[in-house]
Amino acid sequence: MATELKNLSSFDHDSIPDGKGKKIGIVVSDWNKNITGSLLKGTYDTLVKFGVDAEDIIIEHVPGSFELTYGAKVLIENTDVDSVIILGCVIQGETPHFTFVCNSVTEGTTELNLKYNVPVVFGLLTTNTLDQAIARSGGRHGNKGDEAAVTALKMIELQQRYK
Ligand SMILES: Nc1c(NC[C@H](O)[C@H](O)[C@H](O)CO)[nH]c(=O)[nH]c1=O
Ligand SMILES: CC(=O)[C@@H](O)COP(=O)(O)O
Repeated sequence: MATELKNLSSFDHDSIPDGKGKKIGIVVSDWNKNITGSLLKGTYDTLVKFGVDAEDIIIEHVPGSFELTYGAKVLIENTDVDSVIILGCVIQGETPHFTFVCNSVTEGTTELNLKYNVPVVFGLLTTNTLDQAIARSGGRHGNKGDEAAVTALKMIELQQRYK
């Protein structure tokens, strides 16, 4: 796998735009809370590390990953966030439910990005095992939450360059 060859949290720090004055929404799923809590910490800490003020970060929890896109829509339509980051962890079970949840969040995130002029960042882990999720939420492959935070700052910079 591509991720096997890299750490999700290794960045060229000089290439990360300044987060000062940027307003970020984070919608996080409570399913697999031990994993999503680590994703949230990685996202929050990375945003603050690159200059986002704590008071400019809105955090909302939803029951499961299926609800992430609705949560993002609520923040986009009711706040002045510059970007929304969705965080969740979907782990394959015995049935095809995994596929339906993952596809819904993927397609819903794309739909939000195309409908609104607010970058929505896809911070969803879709793993076969708990171990793979642990490895990507602060483990041996870094933290997808860190990656999502950096992505949000880069997409805001792109969006604002063309305003
Ligand atoms: N199995 C996982 C779920 N399932 C719950 C759905 O996301 C949703 O909340 C439910 O179908 C009600 O609408 N959610 C995850 O985030 N991760 C899973 O592994
Ligand atoms: C992704 C899911 O919804 C999954 O964890 C549920 O497990 P199962 O497919 O065994 O019902």
